[in-house]
Amino acid sequence: MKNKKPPLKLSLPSQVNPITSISNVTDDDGELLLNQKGSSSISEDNETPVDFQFSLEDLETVKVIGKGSGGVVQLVRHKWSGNSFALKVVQMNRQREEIRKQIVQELKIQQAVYCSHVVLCYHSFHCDGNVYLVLEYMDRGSLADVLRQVNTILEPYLAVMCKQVLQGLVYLHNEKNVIHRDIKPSNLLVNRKGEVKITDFGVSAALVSPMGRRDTLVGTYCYMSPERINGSTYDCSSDVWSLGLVVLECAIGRFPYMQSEDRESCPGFYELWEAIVQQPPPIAPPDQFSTEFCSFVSACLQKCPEKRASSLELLSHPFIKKFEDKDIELGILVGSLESPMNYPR
Ligand SMILES: Nc1ncnc2c1ncn2[C@@H]1O[C@H](COP(=O)(O)OP(=O)(O)OP(=O)(O)O)[C@@H](O)[C@H]1O
Repeated sequence: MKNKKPPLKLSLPSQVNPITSISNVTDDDGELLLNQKGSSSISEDNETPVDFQFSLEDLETVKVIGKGSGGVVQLVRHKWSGNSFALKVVQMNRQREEIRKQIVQELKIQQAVYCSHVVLCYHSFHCDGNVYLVLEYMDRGSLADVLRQVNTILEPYLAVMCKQVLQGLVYLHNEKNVIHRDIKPSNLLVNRKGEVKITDFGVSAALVSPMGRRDTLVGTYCYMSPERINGSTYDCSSDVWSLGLVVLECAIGRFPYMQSEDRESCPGFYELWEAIVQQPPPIAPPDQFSTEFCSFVSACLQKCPEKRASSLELLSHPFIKKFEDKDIELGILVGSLESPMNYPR
């Protein structure tokens, strides 16, 4: 796994309408993260900060491709190179302090990350009260978009998909000491090459030590582990629980804690809390799925975090190994689907 972020190779003309006034955003430690001219990417190995020097004027909007709780995501084209990017726009001036902190956290983590299974953040800047993130464009949207079209995903494809997500998680957990905290279908992006990448570090947290634990309740509660939804301390194994729920959802065609196949309606908080904390964890029905798959799901969906397998252990789980030399082309499945831009959400 590579761990150096490649420079964005763009041949740029001199800046059009350069932005001159600086408006800094700092995190809790007072560290400068970005300004209106562009951000400085400060890598952990103290490489020279890279200032890409391109601004909003260099990008033209092609289409809005998604909306999240924090803002809008657009497909944009870089005017001078023709490269496509996903531009995530977050309105800062309307945000509460707590959201602003999340955004700053997202920027800080994304720019220190380079892994082929994590969506690359090339650049970020602050302009007219908005924060802009220039992200690697994933042309088949999210796993949530895929599920809207196929409803269920067969085991061989799931194994290939899971392996890539686990590689991203191993990188975040073991190399970056980061808990993602919001693993869910809409945060796993896919492209036509069949690559799957983790995105959206809006609620991620950099841990102080590899054994560090968090005790805040943030993130989408549907995929939260029992210890998180209970407000207890949690660690990287909490992402493994979320992955287990996502994988099971892909296999059975519905969110595991709901009987209905309507993915748009999330159960209420207390109903879900009761199910996650008080009930036994969901399992893959053994009469419908392989022993390896059922075992993989159970290794993730252990209510006791200590009993859950780690992302690294899961990479060599028999379910992942079973399809490794079978040449399963996720790109064929994903490439056969409608582009999410043509498919109603
Ligand atoms: N880099 C990207 N490439 C292609 N599509 C993207 C990219 N980033 C986001 N999207 C699309 O935009 C949608 C919205 O993304 P965003 O991260 O803003 O919110 P979300 O994760 O769906 O929801 P929430 O913000 O509530 O957690 C995604 O579901 C995905 O379909």
